[in-house]
Amino acid sequence: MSVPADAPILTSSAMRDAEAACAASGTSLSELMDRAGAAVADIAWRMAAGAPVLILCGPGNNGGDGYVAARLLRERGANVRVAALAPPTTDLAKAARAKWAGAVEPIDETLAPAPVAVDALFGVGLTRPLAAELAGRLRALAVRRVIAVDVPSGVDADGEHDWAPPLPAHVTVALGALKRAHVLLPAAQHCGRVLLAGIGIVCDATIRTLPRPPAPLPGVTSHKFSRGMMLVRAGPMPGAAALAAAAGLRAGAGYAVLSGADTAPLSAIIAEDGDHYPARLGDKRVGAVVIGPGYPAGMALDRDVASAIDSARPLVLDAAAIDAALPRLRGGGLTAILTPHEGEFVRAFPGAEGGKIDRALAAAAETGSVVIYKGADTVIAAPDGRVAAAWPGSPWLATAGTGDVLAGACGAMLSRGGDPFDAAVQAAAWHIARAAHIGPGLVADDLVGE
Ligand SMILES: NC(=O)C1=CN([C@@H]2O[C@H](COP(=O)(O)OP(=O)(O)OC[C@H]3O[C@@H](n4cnc5c(N)ncnc54)[C@H](O)[C@@H]3O)[C@@H](O)[C@H]2O)[C@@H](O)CC1
Ligand SMILES: Nc1ncnc2c1ncn2[C@@H]1O[C@H](COP(=O)(O)OP(=O)(O)O)[C@@H](O)[C@H]1O
Ligand SMILES: [K+]
Repeated sequence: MSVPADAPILTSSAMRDAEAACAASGTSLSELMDRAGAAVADIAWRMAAGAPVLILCGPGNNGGDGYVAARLLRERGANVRVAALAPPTTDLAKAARAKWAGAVEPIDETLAPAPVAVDALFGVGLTRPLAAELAGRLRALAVRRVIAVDVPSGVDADGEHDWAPPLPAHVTVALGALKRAHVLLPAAQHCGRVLLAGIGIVCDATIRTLPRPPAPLPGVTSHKFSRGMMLVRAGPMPGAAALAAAAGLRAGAGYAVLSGADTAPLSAIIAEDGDHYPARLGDKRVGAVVIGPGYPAGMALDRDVASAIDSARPLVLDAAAIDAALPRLRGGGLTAILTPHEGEFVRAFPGAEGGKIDRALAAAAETGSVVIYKGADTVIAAPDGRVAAAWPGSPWLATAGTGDVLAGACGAMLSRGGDPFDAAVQAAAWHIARAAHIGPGLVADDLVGE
């Protein structure tokens, strides 16, 4: 599973607006359909490598893309068949159907499979789940490889409904822009490898897939404090804070202080008595304070979070520290990255509604903070509306302590100064890249190893 980096993600309605704008500026919708069909034909040609291809067409423009692809594949000499659910209903799809000179088979129990199927049944126009009978018939079709046009048919492109597609795709050709279904669970796991076909639609989307920013390199004139000094406040479980501090150094901070812990996993970390915490917060060189890892809710946490807020340092707030800071965050004026997992998010933002992107945006707006809403389909949202969707991440991260490592990496990126959204994106990209590099057997400590 993969998605292109830094790619735009649009809702169905934004996609239609972009399509209309494209048409208004001189590129006809039929030209867009031709480009979409050509992109699909190209991928099907390469994936089939001479094997027969079955194209399944729906009644709308998604089906229209399928008819175009069928014609182009046949022109190239491919062994291609078309089966349709119903006759085309849109003008564009009717025109595309008319140019397909071959037979159109019905999608019924007699339909013979093919090694490669192109799923052009429904795209962004799906308004309800597929009928159970159709879904059953598609599931029974023995195809080895499925190429989905725009989205696997049956999923809600906007990711608001959990409708399952009967034909999970090996490759999905996203048209013009990615849709939310490509990056949010449960739909994303049915999209396989997502390829973006740039069909000429111009969109300057603020919601995008995770970019792959290079790890920040030290400049020739850098010194340990200019690279970022971070302060990690340990609670009753100092191991988690120690992981965060070590992650901070590995992610590029020049200096890491671990407050309230006797020992640290790296000798380079300054582990010191918790009594120095107020004085450390007064050190102007501290570029970020990380608090929350291994620190359960209670008066001590409330006090330490309040001091960190009073210090006006940029903050990374994890776990119970998010709840402790919420009233002050809502007041505005703070620079913070919040790193809730699902349970912490629901507890802190019970009123957030919609899909995961909408909920993350609501939390960011409510707190004026950057929110990294963690999980297999991590979403990073800024109060100004920017979003980076980090699907598919690395499933090797599904192990204890990796969230502490992410908090530490955020501290490192934030401590250098600059935009907290960029810092959060860099930290998430670093976290995923490191996990993917280590792979099988990963434990959180490995992320902060050599
Ligand atoms: N966005 C773009 O710029 C472009 C979009 N194109 C294609 O157009 C697609 C969207 O086309 P449409 O808006 O025509 O929509 P679709 O082709 O996705 O489906 C709409 C049709 O399906 C029917 N329908 C909806 N839910 C159903 C259900 N559960 N069971 C049975 N029938 C159902 C509707 O009544 C309608 O006839 C995109 O996904 C893409 O593939 C391309 O042609 C090229 C350009
Ligand atoms: N299946 C998965 N695929 C990708 N990333 C995952 C998966 N499961 C967890 N993660 C990531 O691992 C980290 C776990 O953080 P968290 O739940 O806070 O764990 P902990 O509290 O043990 O440190 C998060 O960054 C999350 O996005
Ligand atoms: K489709």
